Amino acid sequence: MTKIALTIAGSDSGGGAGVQADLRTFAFHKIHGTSAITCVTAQNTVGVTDVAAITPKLVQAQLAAIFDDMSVDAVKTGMLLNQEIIEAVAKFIRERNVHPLVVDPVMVSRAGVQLIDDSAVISLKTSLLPQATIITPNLYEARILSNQEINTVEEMKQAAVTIQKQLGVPVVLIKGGGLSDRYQSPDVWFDGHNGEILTGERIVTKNTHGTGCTLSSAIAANLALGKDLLTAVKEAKHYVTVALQNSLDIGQGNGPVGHFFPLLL
Ligand SMILES: Nc1ncnc2c1ncn2[C@@H]1O[C@H](COP(=O)(O)OP(=O)(O)OP(=O)(O)O)[C@@H](O)[C@H]1O
Ligand SMILES: Cc1ncc(COP(=O)(O)O)c(N)n1
Repeated sequence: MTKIALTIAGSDSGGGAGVQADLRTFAFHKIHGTSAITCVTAQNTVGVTDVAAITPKLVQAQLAAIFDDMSVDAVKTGMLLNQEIIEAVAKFIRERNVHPLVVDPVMVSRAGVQLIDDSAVISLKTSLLPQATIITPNLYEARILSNQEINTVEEMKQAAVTIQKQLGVPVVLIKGGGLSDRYQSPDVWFDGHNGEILTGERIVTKNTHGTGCTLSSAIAANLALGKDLLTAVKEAKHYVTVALQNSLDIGQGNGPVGHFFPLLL
């Protein structure tokens, strides 16, 4: 049976992150990808120059069109832009009991660019994150969610515990791509009982655009395939590492990771 995954996220005109990265990741995992687009960004490898929201009504209509017709095996959320869209998505997820749900709480890109409105952070915390199966903040987002400084793996561990307990999310995975470690890119897992450091070789490349989107959509893809959560995360991290090894030197800034390495036909 063909498995189906859904991304609820923004469009990246440059094709490196957002819905474009998510659909490629689903396809790599041999999963049919569906999408509910929340906003359109004018973006390239250098940055975001403009953004426009899709109306919450149209976001909900996309979700209804998908769920009224298909059986969705796993869902991820990415850039949700504003409070109204977050509330509309959270309401749909609550009413339809949507799961498993991977929430990438996209607020700030690794380059430090703010990707959602200030008022949206509160809605994200109170309406959406508590419904997630797992959340995957980067270092900036984990700082905002835990209200603490994070510069080391030890501080990542403390922040993961704080976020898990305060928000009541089953599992928190803090991504360490933004750490200043030359050899490793560790992510920290905390599930309320066990903490784990997921180690990974650091790939030296400037072409890291889309790593966060790719990780969360690969986790959703692995969940759709029926893998348990920790296995889904470990395999997704490995996928991102190999995609970074095969990243594309496109554009003048940070190019995208390579989602389709070696494509054997
Ligand atoms: N240079 C790297 N080498 C190896 N793994 C990396 C590297 N950079 C990021 N990662 C991994 O990529 C995943 C995404 O982490 P990252 O911290 O980059 O998220 P993000 O900030 O949301 O991503 P983005 O750069 O797309 O905004 C994590 O598993 C992280 O460990
Ligand atoms: C439309 C959109 N969604 C998400 C991100 C963050 O991307 P990432 O954290 O993977 O670089 C982005 N730059 N653009």
